[in-house]
Amino acid sequence: MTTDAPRLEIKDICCAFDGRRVVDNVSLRINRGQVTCLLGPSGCGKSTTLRVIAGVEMQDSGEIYVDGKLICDTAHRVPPERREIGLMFQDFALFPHLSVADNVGFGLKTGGKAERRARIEELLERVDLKRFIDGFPHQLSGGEQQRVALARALAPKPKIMLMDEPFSGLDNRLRDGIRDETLTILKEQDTAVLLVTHEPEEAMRMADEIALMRDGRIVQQGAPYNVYTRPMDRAAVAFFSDANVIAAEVNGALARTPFGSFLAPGVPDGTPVDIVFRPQHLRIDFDRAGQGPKPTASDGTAVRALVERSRFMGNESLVEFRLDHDGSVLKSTVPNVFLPKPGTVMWLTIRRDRCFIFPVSERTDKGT
Ligand SMILES: Nc1ncnc2c1ncn2[C@@H]1O[C@H](COP(=O)(O)OP(=O)(O)OP(=O)(O)O)[C@@H](O)[C@H]1O
Repeated sequence: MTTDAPRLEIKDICCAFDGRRVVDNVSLRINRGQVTCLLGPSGCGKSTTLRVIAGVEMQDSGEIYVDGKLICDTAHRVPPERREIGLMFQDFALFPHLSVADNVGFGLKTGGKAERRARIEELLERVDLKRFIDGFPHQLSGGEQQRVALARALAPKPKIMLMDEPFSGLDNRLRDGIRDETLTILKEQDTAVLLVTHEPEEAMRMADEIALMRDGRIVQQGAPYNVYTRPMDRAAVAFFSDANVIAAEVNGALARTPFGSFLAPGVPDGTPVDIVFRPQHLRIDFDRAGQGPKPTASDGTAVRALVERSRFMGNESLVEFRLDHDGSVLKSTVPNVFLPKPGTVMWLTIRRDRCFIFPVSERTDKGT
């Protein structure tokens, strides 16, 4: 055992059901006080990874370490209740017949009665629910029940907290507050957290590190800013937001399009590429007597398009354009209210520094 070992480390975990591998060589390291989000579409193997770490599912191969100590491989297995791991799932189900105090104290196996009561009071105080200590779950709102569930999970002072979509049952207005509060408490306790979600906003809000999972594998990992701004492929862009895509082919390290040329250093001639960018990076200009803005190095050449439709989304507007030259549709988001009428002529440019260029192995590959 080493002192600088990560709090939780999993190495090359594989897990298959009926011969189908749903977790495929997954490795992760999470330090104390760090929150890692396992982010990916439904069915990609996130929950199974969590269940393996919790010990309720057995991996086919791979190892799990806590503080550098092996707790599970295929030969040796510490049972779930001795792993010092707390669990919080979407259906956090408090025991309806137990009081709030007894729910929180449920996992406290050590210490005398007074000591346990003190820990329960301390935790309920921390989640601001001490007044409900002798109440029952049905007397609490969904958000309050969730906070009791957090107190219950924290009661035995777990080294690691595994959370599977824990906030998805909550109403939108409650969710942000509870997420932030939960995060503060977990950080205070120095717990290593692995949070599973399929919502990019939740991962961006909570995570120190995001591990993007697809088809059982972690395909990209890093700080939220890095994963968002340096996505590894088109699907990774599309996972976080709408994505516009322009198809092109590379010639002389340039991908030529009606929007001008895009640098494609190191990409061989003849390679088909997708130029991918987010709607907020499509620039809109008004028509000036049949002309658009002049070409620039940073924004390329303007392309004529007609407004297809526009919608107000709350703090921004989404405008869809149909391009004159090929009839394809591009989306733009604009802050505040901007609702041009369908059929309005406008000119579009693309911010070069916000584009991603991905070689495409087959043009039929939609990538999302
Ligand atoms: N016990 C099991 N037996 C057979 N197949 C299973 C079992 N558990 C999970 N699977 C399958 O493994 C795949 C991955 O499931 P998992 O629940 O890990 O995905 P997920 O990414 O958490 O999805 P979601 O976000 O929808 O919960 C799915 O296709 C699922 O049907």
